[in-house]
Amino acid sequence: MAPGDTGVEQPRKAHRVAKSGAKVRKKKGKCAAGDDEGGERKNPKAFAFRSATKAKRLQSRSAEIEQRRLHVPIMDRSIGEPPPFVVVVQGPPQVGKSLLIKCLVKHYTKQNLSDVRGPITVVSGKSRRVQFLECPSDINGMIDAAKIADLALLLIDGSYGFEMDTFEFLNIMQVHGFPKVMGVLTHLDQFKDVKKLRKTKQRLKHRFWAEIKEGAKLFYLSGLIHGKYTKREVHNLARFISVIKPIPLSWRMAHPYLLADRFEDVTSSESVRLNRKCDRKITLYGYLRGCNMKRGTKVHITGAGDFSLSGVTSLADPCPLPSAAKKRGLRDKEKLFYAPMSGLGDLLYDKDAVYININDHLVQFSNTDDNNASKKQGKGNDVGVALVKTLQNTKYSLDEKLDQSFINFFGRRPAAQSEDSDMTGNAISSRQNDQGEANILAQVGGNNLSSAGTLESNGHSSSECSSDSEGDNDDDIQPSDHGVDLREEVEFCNGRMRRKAVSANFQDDDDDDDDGSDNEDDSHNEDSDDDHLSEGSLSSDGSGEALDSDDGTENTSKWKKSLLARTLARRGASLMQLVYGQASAELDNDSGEEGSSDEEIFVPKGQKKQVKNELPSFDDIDAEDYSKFLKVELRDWSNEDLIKSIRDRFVTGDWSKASLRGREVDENGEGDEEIDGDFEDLETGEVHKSQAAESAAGKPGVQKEDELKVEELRLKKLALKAKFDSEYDGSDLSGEEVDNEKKKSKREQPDAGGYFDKLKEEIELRKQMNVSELNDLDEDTRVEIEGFRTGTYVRLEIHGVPYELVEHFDPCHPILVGGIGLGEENTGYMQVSLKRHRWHRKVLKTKDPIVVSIGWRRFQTTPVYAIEDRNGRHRMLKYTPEHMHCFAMFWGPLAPPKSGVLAVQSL
Ligand SMILES: Nc1nc2c(ncn2[C@@H]2O[C@H](COP(=O)(O)OP(=O)(O)OP(=O)(O)O)[C@@H](O)[C@H]2O)c(=O)[nH]1
Repeated sequence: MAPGDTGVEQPRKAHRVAKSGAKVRKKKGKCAAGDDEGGERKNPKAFAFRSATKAKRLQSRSAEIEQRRLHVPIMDRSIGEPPPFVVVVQGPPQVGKSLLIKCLVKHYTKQNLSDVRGPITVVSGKSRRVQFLECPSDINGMIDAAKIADLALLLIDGSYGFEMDTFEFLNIMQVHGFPKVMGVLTHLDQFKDVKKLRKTKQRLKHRFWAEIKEGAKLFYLSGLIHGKYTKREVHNLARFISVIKPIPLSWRMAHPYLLADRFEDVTSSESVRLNRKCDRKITLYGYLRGCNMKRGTKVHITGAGDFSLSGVTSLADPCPLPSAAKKRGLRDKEKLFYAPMSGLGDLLYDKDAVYININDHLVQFSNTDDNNASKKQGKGNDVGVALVKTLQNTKYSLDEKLDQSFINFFGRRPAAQSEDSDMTGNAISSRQNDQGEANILAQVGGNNLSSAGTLESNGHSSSECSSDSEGDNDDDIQPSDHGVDLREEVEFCNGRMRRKAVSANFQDDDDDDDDGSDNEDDSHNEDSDDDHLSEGSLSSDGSGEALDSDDGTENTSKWKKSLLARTLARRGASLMQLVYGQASAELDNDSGEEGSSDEEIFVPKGQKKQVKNELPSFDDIDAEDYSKFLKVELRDWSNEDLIKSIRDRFVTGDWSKASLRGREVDENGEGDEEIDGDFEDLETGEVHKSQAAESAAGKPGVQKEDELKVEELRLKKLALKAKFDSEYDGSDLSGEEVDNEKKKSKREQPDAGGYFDKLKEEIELRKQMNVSELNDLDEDTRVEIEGFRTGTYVRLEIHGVPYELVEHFDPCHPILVGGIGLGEENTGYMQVSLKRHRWHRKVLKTKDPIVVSIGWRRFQTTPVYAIEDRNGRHRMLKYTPEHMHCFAMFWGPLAPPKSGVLAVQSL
């Protein structure tokens, strides 16, 4: 019987909506397109909230999500070049840490590293340096390394699997601020079965993700080729390293710290000899990180204790970033690296010296076979080699030489004479140049001399060694002409160091006479000799006789004439003369001299005036006519006021006035109108009056106001620029418009973005203002106020360090120097919240010593465990609870609240 026959309606099978297939896909596509086109418009009700409560809840939820995403903007206080990015390579023993560092260094620098000891700095890009550090396998080393790592490369032996070292390190990092982490699997070539390899990779990856986070980067180094990891894999790893940005960690941002890449014990050897265990003086070098370090800061050296800094000096960057020239790639020459502990880097910078490492086998420095060596080498003497060899012959230190030298303003005497004149080749030629330059300078010298310390200046082999500057004693000594050695006699006379050049085997009669007169009466000589000096400079214009007559004394001897003639002959090509002509140069000399001769030391006043009144005679008919220029240049130097006005421009004057000079106006009204004339700042439309005009109008205050205005304007411009930089998104909208645009684009939370951006902008503004203010200061004041900036390569000098630090110094163990903040140098009781780690088998017992690591410090202490009861009282516990937090109270150096704490029972 057919079912229909009964007359009873059978329930129909419900329509099954197709969930897959072409139709569904088509339909879905349509829907999606409709949505895109504006599904809301077509059927607005379908997308509207049905319930106000639900709407509110959804809104608040999205707001919450957005708020959680936002962080309080932190001011990035670093100015200038950032310090190198610290990459800590960690892993169990024999996993391939050293090999990986070597391969990476090779990749970046094309240099083979024989030994990995201490931090290795390499330039990895145009604006980036990387510092590799191999993490030691002991707990102390791991703790220290975790505190400075910007990126941790966790090496895992793939053929073996994870080892505890990796997890311990991960846990340490979690406590002390988690930096970026990447895993690297090595020893994968030991898998013979590809399938097994694939499975192991998967397993290890997921384990790694579980420990860090889903998607954490894990690299595979598939094996070795010629004992090195394959280039391709190293290249990929290097690429990843170079794009990672460090995470700003609050502890590190608030404390200055450095990873010492060089360590020197500078204790005097005598005190070490007397007592081997005496406290030592050490110097530590490294890039400053975290925040600026001020001079008085106390520091903690991990493993050694707290010390106050005896000295902080900023040094030249040993591994500078390549210049920001417009180049695309990084040239090979600029691929620098620096690793003094590994014996790399040929230059070592110290406070007052630079050390150059040259392999002994490359160059022979011994003095004996000097000539033979150069012959053997075949090529001519290298400049560097010659320099080093000349250094061997140096008998006097630079300080001594400086003491014995003097500045020669008005003559042809070598600028800084000293002993090491047996320099050869380039050294000498450079010296000659110096002397040539000295000629341009005007002559001031004095009637020096006498002699106490003897200084041989035997090697003035060239014509420069003529010492014609001082009138009386050294005038006729010309060892170059006669092949005679010069001896220099130094004495302290009339309040300054003076030198006398005495030839050992050559005596000049004139010289003798002169010396005799010198010795007779020093005070008399002062005047007369100064006259000679002025003669020296004036005589060049050919008016020697007039000068002689000026003297009016018996000084009109013949030798003087010959001296003048010689001086003239030797005068040679003066740059001044070549450019401006003889007359002009002389006039300049004159004026310069008179400017300086207003110092009573050199010329008696009466005589000076006499000289001044006699203008040089330009009787040389062959000379070109410079009169036109002269007219422009001439000033009335008989005017006392005019002379006074330039008095402070000389060594003996008041230099502090120099800064104010620009603001002062010549009393004569002469002057700088052309230079400091009115002008209009086209950008601002502001008209700047000349200073002279302003002060003439009797408005000294106006100028100050103007300066303030200019400064304000500059700051405003800077702030605007900063704002633009921070907001730049390619559009040329104004600040508010940009804000609006951003608000529109952030549908989820329209207000927070605006506020957030404003906050950021404010911070950037403040930073720019600070920077501009600080940059206006001179270096010392800036350092005093701001401290040494991060990224600076600094040298820290620390006294009273226990000898064990020096004795047991191990370059493979990082030396971390951390600045101690206010209140952190005190000791006291601390209360921390503690939980037994799941790997620690036993519970901890009260008063059992543990090693605690907080902040920069590691120290041993005996904690008392406690738990908070319901009534709020702390009840002491004999043992820590199994799986719960409890309190631990212990004595130790204090750390600020919220610092991460880590405790280990044994090292
Ligand atoms: N077959 C194979 N050998 C490797 C691999 N990685 C490293 N090695 C070898 O493992 C040995 C140890 O390498 P190192 O770089 O000294 O390891 P390390 O971690 O620095 O060792 P420690 O400093 O003693 O902790 C070397 O002989 C390497 O050649 C790898 O992926 N495959």
